[in-house]
Amino acid sequence: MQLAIVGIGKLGLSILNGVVSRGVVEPGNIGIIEPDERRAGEVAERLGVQRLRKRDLGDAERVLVSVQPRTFPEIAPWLAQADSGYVSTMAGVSTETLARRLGTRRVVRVMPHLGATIGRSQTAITAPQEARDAGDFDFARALFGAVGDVYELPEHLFNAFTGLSGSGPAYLAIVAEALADGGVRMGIPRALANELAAQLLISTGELLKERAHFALLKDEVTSPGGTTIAGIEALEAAGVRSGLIAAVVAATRRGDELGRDE
Ligand SMILES: NC(=O)C1=CN([C@@H]2O[C@H](COP(=O)(O)OP(=O)(O)OC[C@H]3O[C@@H](n4cnc5c(N)ncnc54)[C@H](O)[C@@H]3O)[C@@H](O)[C@H]2O)C=CC1
Ligand SMILES: O=C(O)[C@@H]1CCC=N1
Repeated sequence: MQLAIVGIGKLGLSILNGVVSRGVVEPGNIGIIEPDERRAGEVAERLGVQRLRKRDLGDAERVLVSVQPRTFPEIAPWLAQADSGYVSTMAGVSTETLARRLGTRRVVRVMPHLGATIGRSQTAITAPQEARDAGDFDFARALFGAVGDVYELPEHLFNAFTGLSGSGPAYLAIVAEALADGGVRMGIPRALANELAAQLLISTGELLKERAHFALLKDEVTSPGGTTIAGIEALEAAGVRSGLIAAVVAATRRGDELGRDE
């Protein structure tokens, strides 16, 4: 078996869906370990992947670990029996901690986001030399390359990447929800307001990629004495800009905390 995925939660399923739908690894070559019986059964049946028992993990060439960081110390002893390469999505958990708890330096640390479901994640990746020599790094790069863009990143920036990008869909969901609420507040029906807010994020993202600086787009939209500058004034008064900066800082620091491994 080419790949075992341990933890088919929100992210594990997102990656699995992306990998299977893009044909990166054949479903018959993928095994899953997930204690939620109903979820595991439904996923295995729908995608044609195998359900594994812990003792089957040794058959896997590579293991993707996508459990919560707090679960890792408890399951590391049986994960370590696999004698394979490991790829971890766990926020805050360093390659040093992975290597120590798994008893091998064949470890790759990645940080994707839920865009993996639709092949549009941005994923950070790093690994020690041993994982590169064993082909684990290239395997992980191909895996996440199939579900979006991959950025090789020095490990000291991983928690910042997590704070901006890994957590980012949640911030933008709040922005979209709040914009839609504003539309509803001013009389637009909910369904239309939601659709407008979601489409706005997509269109704006595409436009931003074409601008040398984000402020250029803001200036293009903002007419002298017009509507947009009135909206921007209200945004600045509410501290939205510093609020978003503070969100990335707080999430980065939380990543540092999650990574403290006694
Ligand atoms: N949700 C997200 O957008 C992102 C999450 N991450 C990271 O990915 C990891 C997973 O996150 P989520 O999928 O959101 O969490 P989740 O809580 O949805 O999924 C964790 C899964 O692990 C399973 N699990 C618990 N104990 C287990 C065990 N002993 N053996 C096997 N599976 C076990 C749970 O039943 C659950 O399905 C976390 O470490 C998180 O930091 C990273 C980037 C984005
Ligand atoms: O909230 C979390 O801790 C995880 C890591 C990035 C996104 N979700």
